[in-house]
Amino acid sequence: MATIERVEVLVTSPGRNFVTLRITTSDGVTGLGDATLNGRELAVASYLEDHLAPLLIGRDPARIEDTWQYLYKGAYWRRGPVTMTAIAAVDVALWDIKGKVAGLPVYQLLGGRSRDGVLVYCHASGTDVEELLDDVARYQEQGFQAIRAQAAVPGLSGSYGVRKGQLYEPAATHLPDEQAWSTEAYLDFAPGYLAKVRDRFGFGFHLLHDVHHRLTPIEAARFGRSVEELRLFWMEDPTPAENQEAFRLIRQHTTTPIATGEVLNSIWDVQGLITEQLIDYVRTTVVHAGGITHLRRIFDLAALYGVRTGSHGATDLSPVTVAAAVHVDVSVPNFGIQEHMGHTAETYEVFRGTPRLANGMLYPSDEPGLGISYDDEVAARFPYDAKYLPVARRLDGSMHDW
Ligand SMILES: O=C(O)C(=O)C[C@H](O)[C@H](O)CO
Repeated sequence: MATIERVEVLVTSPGRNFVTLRITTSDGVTGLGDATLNGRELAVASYLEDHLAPLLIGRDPARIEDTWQYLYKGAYWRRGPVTMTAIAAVDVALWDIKGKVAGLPVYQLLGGRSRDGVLVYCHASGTDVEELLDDVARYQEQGFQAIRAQAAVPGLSGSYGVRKGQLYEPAATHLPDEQAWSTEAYLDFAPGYLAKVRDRFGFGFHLLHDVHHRLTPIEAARFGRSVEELRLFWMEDPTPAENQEAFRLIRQHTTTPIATGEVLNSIWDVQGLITEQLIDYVRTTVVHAGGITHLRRIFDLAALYGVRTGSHGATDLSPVTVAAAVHVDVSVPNFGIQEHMGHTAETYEVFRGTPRLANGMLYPSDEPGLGISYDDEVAARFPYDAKYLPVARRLDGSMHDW
């Protein structure tokens, strides 16, 4: 029997920080897992290096489920982003190894394809409405069938979701950037620019919008109702998701579909949202929700209640997660959509073999395992560079949800 012989935590910053776990077996097979937790990267690196690596050496790499239970139940301290990201990295690396040993892509181990490719949505944004409309046109020309639209709210510094360079990258400063927020200004502005997107481009594509946890339940209900005739694919994170009950109130007032879950980490965090049918799309991801093993459990629960998948896929999710996500997405019966932002050229030099993108769809690799390799030499050129996500303050100076 092969055993786990080496466990390495690799930290690199090719345009942004990524933490990657590499497990090597006594047969020389390697597996990769993403362990990136934006703005708190080194906490997960330490969890892996100091607390999980010693437990993994000598274990059977084929026992994925048992290893998951061993790390989750064995910790005693349950759930939470650091724990669940660390367990996810181990889990995904073991799926990668299993695929390589079997000579099969991971999606074949998950039951094979349920669809040919995976519908993705991209991010259009603008510092004003004209720039946003130009961006939507640009993405349509590239073949995207689903587009998220965000414009900077006039008078507020640094609206979330608005790109500055080529890619949207919110973790851009060495200390958290202080941004301003006014719910009144947002609610007066956002429905109007979303209407302009529909006026200009019609209804022949999916339009999405992210509220980024900014509203109270009743404000979110008002927003959802005000955009009903625009037929959004979803309004994302209308309100902070820790309070699952809040979504009941939103639901009672609007038919605009609701997506949430990118900051949630376990099946327990989304249980009520799913079983009470308070959301339409669950946005938990491979990397932050315990890996392929646990995410499939969440998605299976969601399938029972007519909730579809819509996993997070921003730039802080490494190409290892993108690959793993596409293997899951292509196989589960209740797939909805996958977020896709892409990465910098430097990132793709470190992580090679990203899934193929064509006509707004991602296609998994047919290489054994995940189909991603890690170039140590290139990675060494990009040392860790501490960066934080911004914070939001209301106009009176008090903290708001970012
Ligand atoms: O992609 C999204 O929907 C986001 O909200 C992006 C997040 O702000 C980002 O991933 C935080 O790390």
